[in-house]
Amino acid sequence: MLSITPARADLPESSRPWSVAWPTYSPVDITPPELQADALATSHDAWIVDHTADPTSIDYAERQAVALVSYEVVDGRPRNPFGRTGRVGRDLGKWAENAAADPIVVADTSDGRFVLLIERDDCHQWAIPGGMVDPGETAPAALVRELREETGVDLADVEPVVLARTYVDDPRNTDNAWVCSTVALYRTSARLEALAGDDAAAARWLPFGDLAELCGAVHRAGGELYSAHFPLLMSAAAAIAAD
Ligand SMILES: O=P(O)(O)OC[C@H]1O[C@@H](O)[C@H](O)[C@@H]1O
Repeated sequence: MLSITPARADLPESSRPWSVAWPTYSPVDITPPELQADALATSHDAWIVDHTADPTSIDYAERQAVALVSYEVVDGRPRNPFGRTGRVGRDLGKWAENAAADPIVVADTSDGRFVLLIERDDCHQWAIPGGMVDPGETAPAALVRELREETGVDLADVEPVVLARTYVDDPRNTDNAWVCSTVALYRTSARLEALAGDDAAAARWLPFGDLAELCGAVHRAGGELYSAHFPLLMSAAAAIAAD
């Protein structure tokens, strides 16, 4: 379950890099009950890829070879490529990189420019209708599938522009498990009918003249934007402005 701000140890920005020695660093373990060792042994949840609570029991070479953002493994533990997080343990399906796909769909209509967002059903913040790439699935396939599952919008025949393959500052990230995403921009000329599904509580087209307008619209609707997606939406706005 994704809470908005999971606990974490105090983390001065200067102590974030792994290269900075910090002998007293004591990160908070955010592993939820369903990912504790005893639960993993009997769990059949499809999103749980690694059925081990021990990050040192995995050979990461194959994962490192296909990682979206490269990372090191030190003493058998994968290290978050963006440094310390103040958190350890795992609240994601895999140790090390968890590859996601984030389709940003922007409609230019006579009423203005809109972006298609969903309300996540765990933290109830408004987010890009993205999700994790399934085992054996490609990122392009995951972009289409997640969009279809969460909004009912099918853009399988539209070629998106890949904006980034990047780290996502997801609140579930820890020192040893984190999210990176393939972020792609789809442009349409109409607000296609959107129907929330899967882990989306709602799906809605919101004004996207710029990020400030989008934040204002979300706040007026009594909601909050999923902050990890700010940089992703900003890259979409920049790509559109440069077009
Ligand atoms: O929606 P789930 O599958 O929980 O997690 C994937 C999403 O969480 C974010 O970090 C990613 O950018 C993606 O949108």
